[in-house]
Amino acid sequence: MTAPLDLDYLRRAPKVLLHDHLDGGLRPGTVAELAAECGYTELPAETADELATWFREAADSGSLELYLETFAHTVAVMQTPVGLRRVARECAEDLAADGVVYAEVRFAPEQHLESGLSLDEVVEHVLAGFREGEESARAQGREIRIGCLLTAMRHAARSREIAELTVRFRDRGVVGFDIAGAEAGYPPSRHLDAFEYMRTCNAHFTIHAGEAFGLPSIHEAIAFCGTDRLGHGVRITDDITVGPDGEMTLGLLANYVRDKRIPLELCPSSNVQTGAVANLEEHPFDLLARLRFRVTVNTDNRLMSDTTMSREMLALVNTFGYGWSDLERFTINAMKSAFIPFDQRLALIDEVIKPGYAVLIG
Ligand SMILES: O=c1[nH]cnc2c1ncn2[C@@H]1O[C@H](CO)[C@@H](O)[C@H]1O
Ligand SMILES: [Zn+2]
Repeated sequence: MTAPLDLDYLRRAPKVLLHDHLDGGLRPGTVAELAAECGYTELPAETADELATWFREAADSGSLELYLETFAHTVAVMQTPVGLRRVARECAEDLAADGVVYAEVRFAPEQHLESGLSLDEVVEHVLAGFREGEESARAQGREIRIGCLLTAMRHAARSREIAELTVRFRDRGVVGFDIAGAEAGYPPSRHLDAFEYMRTCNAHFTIHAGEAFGLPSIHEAIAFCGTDRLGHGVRITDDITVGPDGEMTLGLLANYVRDKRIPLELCPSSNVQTGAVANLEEHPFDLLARLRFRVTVNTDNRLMSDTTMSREMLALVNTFGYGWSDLERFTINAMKSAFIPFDQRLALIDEVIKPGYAVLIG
């Protein structure tokens, strides 16, 4: 018998998450406790409940720039070994409790140097936290693997250094590189040397592109920088025309993205909050899925969007009428697109994802 498609069963489904920010996924209570511990007095609210509401409402700004301002408060409480480790441990525990079996979680080490830690130390503490979280999840009967992505901020000038940091930690749990931050005015080609370095080292990277800004950003990320995946990439729809009879025509760039199976890390709730799309009904997720782009479902920032992987999937089910087989396809898309070695991706698909959905499909 097919399992009902509700939140309870969605939590049991094996899920894969490729786009999740460590500093966008803190528990509200942890923000409050760490602020008290480290003497940060600028929090906009006091209790966990008030903070949860504040983050969600402040992030609901309709502008990527205003949305990003909320990160000042989470980054502020992630400056110490204790803070970094705790946030990473809880991230792994929360994702595992939600049924995520593989996740790539990203953060920008350069934003965590305020109390004198080095870039290497910051990464070491976060990786130690992930390992602790994986172990405590295992003790609860939940198996999760977390790969870490290191992000460089696109308005800053440390991308080459962060790319080198990524490669230095490639055998210790860091699986890739990314650039994030405000998109307009900071094209990916500003960081070309970082991407060239990554390619020289046979190392993987993704680029936030086509979220707040349109096709030129996606084109640069692919044609100049050689990105493996697109962070968001929703604006690829600017290169797709839908005729009056529903007939769809893809432009050169949209065709290239689809032909090359370039994964789209789509983040439905986040896209509505930043104004990249007006509402979920108008989100191009379904259009792209029907056109057989390699679409994946992601959370982006669980705190700011008050969401989880299961809830993002439920929102898509409710909006577009997806069934378990669709969700399995999106999950396999994500697993195929992960930055860990091919044999390990395949093992997770064959041994965890397919058997997990087989039970739900019935
Ligand atoms: O959706 C997004 N678009 C662009 N940048 C983002 C998004 N979400 C978070 N960050 C930025 O990435 C940094 C490292 O994790 C965060 O501090 C935030 O500034
Ligand atoms: Zn993001």
